[in-house]
Amino acid sequence: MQQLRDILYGVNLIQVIGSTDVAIEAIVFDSRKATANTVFVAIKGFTVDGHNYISKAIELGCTSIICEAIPTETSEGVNYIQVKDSHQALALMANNFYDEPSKKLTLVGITGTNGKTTCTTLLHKLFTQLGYKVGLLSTVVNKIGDKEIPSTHTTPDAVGLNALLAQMVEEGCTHCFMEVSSHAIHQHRTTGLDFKVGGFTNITHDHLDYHKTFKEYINVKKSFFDHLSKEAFAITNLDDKNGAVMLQNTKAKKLSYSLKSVSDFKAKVLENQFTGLVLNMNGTELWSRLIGDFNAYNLLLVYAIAITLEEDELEVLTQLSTLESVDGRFQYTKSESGIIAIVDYAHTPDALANVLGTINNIRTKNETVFTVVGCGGDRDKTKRPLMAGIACENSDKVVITSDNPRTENPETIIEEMMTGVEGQHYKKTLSITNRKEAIKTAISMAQPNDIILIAGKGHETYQEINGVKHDFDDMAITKELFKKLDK
Ligand SMILES: CC(=O)N[C@H]1[C@@H](OP(=O)(O)OP(=O)(O)OC[C@H]2O[C@@H](n3ccc(=O)[nH]c3=O)[C@H](O)[C@@H]2O)O[C@H](CO)[C@@H](O)[C@@H]1O[C@H](C)C(=O)N[C@@H](C)C(=O)N[C@H](CCC(=O)O)C(=O)O
Ligand SMILES: Nc1ncnc2c1ncn2[C@@H]1O[C@H](COP(=O)(O)OP(=O)(O)OP(=O)(O)O)[C@@H](O)[C@H]1O
Ligand SMILES: N[C@H](CCC[C@H](N)C(=O)O)C(=O)O
Ligand SMILES: [Mg+2]
Repeated sequence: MQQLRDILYGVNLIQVIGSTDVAIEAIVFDSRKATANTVFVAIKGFTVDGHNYISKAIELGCTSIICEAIPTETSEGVNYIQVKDSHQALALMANNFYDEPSKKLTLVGITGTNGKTTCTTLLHKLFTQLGYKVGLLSTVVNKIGDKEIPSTHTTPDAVGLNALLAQMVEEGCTHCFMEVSSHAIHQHRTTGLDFKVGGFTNITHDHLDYHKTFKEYINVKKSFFDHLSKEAFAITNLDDKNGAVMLQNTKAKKLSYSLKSVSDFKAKVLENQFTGLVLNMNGTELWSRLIGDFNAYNLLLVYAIAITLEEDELEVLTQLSTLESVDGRFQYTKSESGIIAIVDYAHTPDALANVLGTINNIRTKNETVFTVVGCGGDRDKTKRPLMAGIACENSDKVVITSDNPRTENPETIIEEMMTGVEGQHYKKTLSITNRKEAIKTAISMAQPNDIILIAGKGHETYQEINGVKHDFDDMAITKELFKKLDK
C-alpha cells in the first residue's frame, strides 16, 4: 500500500477537497476496475468522458478521485483532487506508484512512422546476445528476457507501461527497448519516463485520422525529443527531411546517422540482394541477412544506439551480422525449387508501395513478381481500391484475397478492392476469397526465382472471421506449401 500524497509528487494540482492521506493499492482509469483501495483517474477520451463515470467508481467503493473538474454534486467521505491534466497526472502517478522503474534500467525509446518494431526487436536480440537480460515493448509482443507477454498496443497505457518496467527491474533486466507511438506521446503514456536514449527512424504521412495535419503529427513526434533530459542521447536520421527538426529543441546530447550526408554514424550499402545486405558500417564491412535499403537504416540506428551505450564495437558488429529479420517484417523464405516468398505486414497503401518498391529495386527484371493481398474488415474502407491499384502497378500478377474480414462479408471487401484495378490490369488479377488458396495459387503459378509477396498480416497468427480468431500464419502456411511442392 502507498499513500496517495506520495504518488501525487510532481503532479500539477489545482485543488484538494478532502485528504491525500489515503492508502492506495492501485491506480485505475476505468471505473469498472475501481475498488475501495484504488484511486480513480477520470480521463476525457475520444469516445466518452471518464468524468461521467466518477459516480460509478464511487459506487464500487472508491474514495479517491483525480479529475480535471470537480463534480457539481460531491459525495461524503470522498477525496477529490482537481488536476490541470488528467492524462499527465495518470502518467506521473504511475511513475511514482511503481517507484520510478525507468530510472532503474537503461530505457531506450524509438519513435517514427516505420521501423520501430524492427529496431526495438533487433536491439532486444542484440543485447540478449551481448549477454544482458533485457526487456522489449513492441507492437508484436512484450518481453521480459525471453518471457513473452502479449501486447495490445504499440506503447502500453501509462499504468501498464510502468508496471511492466517495474517487473523488468524486479526480474533483473538491465535495459528496456520500447516503441514510442505518436498516440502514446500525445496521450502522455510516456510522460515522466527517464529515457537514456531516444531514436528517430523517419516520418511519412500516417495516422492523419488521429493527428489531423502532418505538421501536428511532426510536432507530436518532436515533443518526445523535447522532453528528453540533458543526460540523455537523442539520435536522429539526417536523411529524413524532418530528421534535424526532431532535435531542434532537445536538451539531450544530439547525435545523427545517415547513408547520404555527414553524420556521427554513417553506413553505405555495398550490396542489396534477396540474400541480404552488405554494408560499410562506420568503416567496417557488415553482412546482414536483413533485406532492403530501409533495413540499412534500421541496422545503422541499432548500431548507433549500441555504440552510444558504450558496447564494444567489434562485438556489436559480430552479433549484428547474426540477426535475422523480425517476424512478419520483410520475412523471407525460399522453396527448394527456388521460388522466393516474402511475408510483410504492409497493410496500408504507403507500406505496400514501399515493400514492392524495395522488391523491384532488388529483382533483376527476369522474374515474375506476384502479390497476394487483402484488406481488413471493419477498418478504413478508402484504402481498399488504393491497395489493389498499387499491387497491380508494381507487380506482374496479383491475387486479391481476404485479410481479417472481421464482421464484413469478405467478398464485398474484395469487390471494393477490385474497383481500384484499372482496365489494363484486369488480366493480371485473380480474386480468391480463401487466403490459403490464394497463397497456394500464387505458388502453383510461380517458376524458380519468381517472387511472391504475401502482404497485410505479417506476424499475425490468426485470421479473424465473424468474431472468431482461426489459426492462420502466412509464413507457416507458405513454408508448409513449399514443403509439399518440394516433395
Ligand atoms: C484513439 C486511442 O488511442 N484511443 C485510446 C483511448 O481510448 P478513448 O480515448 O477512446 O477512451 P474512451 O473510451 O473515450 O474512454 C475515456 C476514459 O473513460 C474510461 N471509461 C470508459 C467507460 C466506462 O464505463 N468507464 C470508464 O471509466 C476509459 O477507461 C477511459 O479512461 O484510451 C484507451 C485507454 O488508454 C486506449 O485503450 C485507446 O486505444 C485504442 C484501443 C486504440 O486503438 N488505440 C490505437 C489507435 C493506438 O493507441 N495505437 C498506437 C500505435 C498505432 C501505430 O503506430 O500503428 C499504439 O500505441 O498502440
Ligand atoms: N526504416 C524503415 N523505413 C521504411 N520502411 C520500413 C522501415 N523499417 C521497416 N519498414 C517497413 O515498414 C513496415 C513497418 O515496419 P515496423 O513494423 O518495423 O514499423 P513500426 O514503426 O513498428 O510500425 P507500427 O506503426 O505498425 O508499429 C514494414 O512493412 C517494414 O517492411
Ligand atoms: N492493428 C491494425 C493492423 C491491421 C492489420 C491487418 N491485417 C488488418 O487486419 O486490417 C488494425 O487492427 O487496424
Ligand atoms: Mg510497431
